[in-house]
Amino acid sequence: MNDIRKIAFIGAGNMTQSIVGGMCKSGYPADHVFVSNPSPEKLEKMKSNLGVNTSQDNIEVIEQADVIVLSVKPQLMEQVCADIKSKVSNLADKLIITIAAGIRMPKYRTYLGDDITIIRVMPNTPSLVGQGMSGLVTDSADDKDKAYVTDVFDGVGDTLWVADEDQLDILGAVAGSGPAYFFEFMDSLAKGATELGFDPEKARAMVQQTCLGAAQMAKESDLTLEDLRKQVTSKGGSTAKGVEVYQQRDLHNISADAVKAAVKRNQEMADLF
Ligand SMILES: NC(=O)C1=CN([C@@H]2O[C@H](COP(=O)(O)OP(=O)(O)OC[C@H]3O[C@@H](n4cnc5c(N)ncnc54)[C@H](O)[C@@H]3O)[C@@H](O)[C@H]2O)C=CC1
Ligand SMILES: O=C(O)[C@@H]1CCC=N1
Repeated sequence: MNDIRKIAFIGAGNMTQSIVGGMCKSGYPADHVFVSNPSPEKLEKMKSNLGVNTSQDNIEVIEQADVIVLSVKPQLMEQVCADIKSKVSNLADKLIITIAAGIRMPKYRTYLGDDITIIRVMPNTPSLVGQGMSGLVTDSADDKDKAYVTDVFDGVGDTLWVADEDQLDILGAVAGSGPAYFFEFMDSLAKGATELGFDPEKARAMVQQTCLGAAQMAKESDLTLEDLRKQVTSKGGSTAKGVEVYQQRDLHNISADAVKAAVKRNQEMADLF
């Protein structure tokens, strides 16, 4: 990547740690990364592990950066933006990225000014290991800003530009929340094995490699997911019996309902915050 800008993350929580950890691993210069958080513990960890610049003062990091990444909980966004707006005069000169779920771009204009350039990104925590999936949408960024943000998030995984914020809500409900669904599923598979007497550590090792292998295979294959499943499911064999249980309990509907519930919450958060 040749467009390296000074980038300030507001909030040093789980998602910032994943993105910044992944960025530094992928070669983004740590001296161009700034992170702020009210409490010092997470900052100290990031400073000593990654060498990034840190401060307990949001305004101090914003003043040093060309790009601001808003990475606080949606509930705190209005308050955090109000403070920034009252203290930073040249916000229109900086590129604003927000990773918060739900809150829509017009709302940020009421918080930060009509003239801001903003890109919404919906990342996920596997960004930490370079395997993130980030959705992006903008109503105001030019091609140069879009290319910069695409490069940053391509550095920590895959990126997907979507047409509008409704699409981003769906992407967030699948890719943003998805790691949680998979950890839940992996945990349940491992517990299925340990309940039958399998060693818990070995169960985890077997589950994680199976999921990784299946995902890698899906990624590299031209076959449909249904055909990949059929390849494993020998007629009259053991897999057929296992798959039958998922189908009887209607895994498809369970997952569809989970996605709908998460989308609904994204829409609620758009109204609330
Ligand atoms: N965790 C995830 O998997 C994903 C999270 N997101 C979004 O990322 C955002 C952050 O989420 P997490 O990192 O999970 O939350 P988190 O709670 O782990 O981190 C938020 C951080 O903001 C800090 N903070 C609180 N008040 C602040 C203030 N006034 N100024 C600066 N920092 C302040 C907190 O101390 C905390 O460290 C949320 O808006 C969420 O919707 C988006 C995609 C995935
Ligand atoms: O749970 C949340 O609201 C955020 C958005 C996607 C993942 N975590």
